[in-house]
Amino acid sequence: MSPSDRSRSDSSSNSNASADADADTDRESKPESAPAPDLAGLVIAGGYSTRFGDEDKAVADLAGTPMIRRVVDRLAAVTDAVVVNCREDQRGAIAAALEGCAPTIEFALDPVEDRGPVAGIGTGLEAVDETYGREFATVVACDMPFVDPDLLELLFERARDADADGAVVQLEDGWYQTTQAVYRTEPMARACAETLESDDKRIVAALERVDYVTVAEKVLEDADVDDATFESLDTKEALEAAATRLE
Ligand SMILES: Nc1nc2c(ncn2[C@@H]2O[C@H](COP(=O)(O)OP(=O)(O)OP(=O)(O)O)[C@@H](O)[C@H]2O)c(=O)[nH]1
Ligand SMILES: [Mg+2]
Repeated sequence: MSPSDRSRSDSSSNSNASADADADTDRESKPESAPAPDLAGLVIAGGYSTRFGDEDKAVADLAGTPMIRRVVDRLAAVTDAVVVNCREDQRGAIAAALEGCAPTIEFALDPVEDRGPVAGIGTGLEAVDETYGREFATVVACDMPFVDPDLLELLFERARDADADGAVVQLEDGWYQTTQAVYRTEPMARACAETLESDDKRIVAALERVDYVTVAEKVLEDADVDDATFESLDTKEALEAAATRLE
């Protein structure tokens, strides 16, 4: 599947929540560089990398560093608590790829494999809740090694300031970037479980079950977010092109 999901709604937001003054005060009292205490990271990696070929892209080497390690290293700028969602058979290789990473890492294995990214997000968010008890989680796909932590911070602030259950970027073409987003842990975990029981199993169907805010793609330019943040390396060709850039 594509990392983006087509929006079913043309509204820019379904949030009717107002800004949370207490959350603002709380944020201002903390040093800017400290990881957000209410934010965990969730890396989803349970897909089969079919476009990538015979290798698991999560642990594929990108200029000397496994792709998933690059993601976790970037998450370390915004959180000290990460959950990695994958299948049982991936766990050993991923754990090896992440050895010595700064955040605490917990694995959340798919109880049933191949149920799509909504299952991965749901399983991962349940683990975020149980293990870390954090109110929000930023979800990032394992094949997005250029994820910009500043964007994750911005999405977290937007969700929290609006007292919303999530914040996602709406791309210029209308698609929502659901695999590099921030969700409130409990309601989104519930939404994923409900979505899995319904006919429409896209991530955006889970999103529509919660009270989210959108951030327009053009805002990212003003906020100086890295252009490559949403780049998803789904093929060997894409990986090689990215590696050439990094040389
Ligand atoms: N847990 C879980 N995660 C999934 C599943 N399918 C996709 N994902 C994850 O969702 C993210 C976006 O999916 P894709 O980029 O399409 O990855 P993929 O499905 O492994 O790749 P393709 O087979 O080439 O489509 C990736 O981080 C995947 O690991 C799944 O069935 N279960
Ligand atoms: Mg992808």
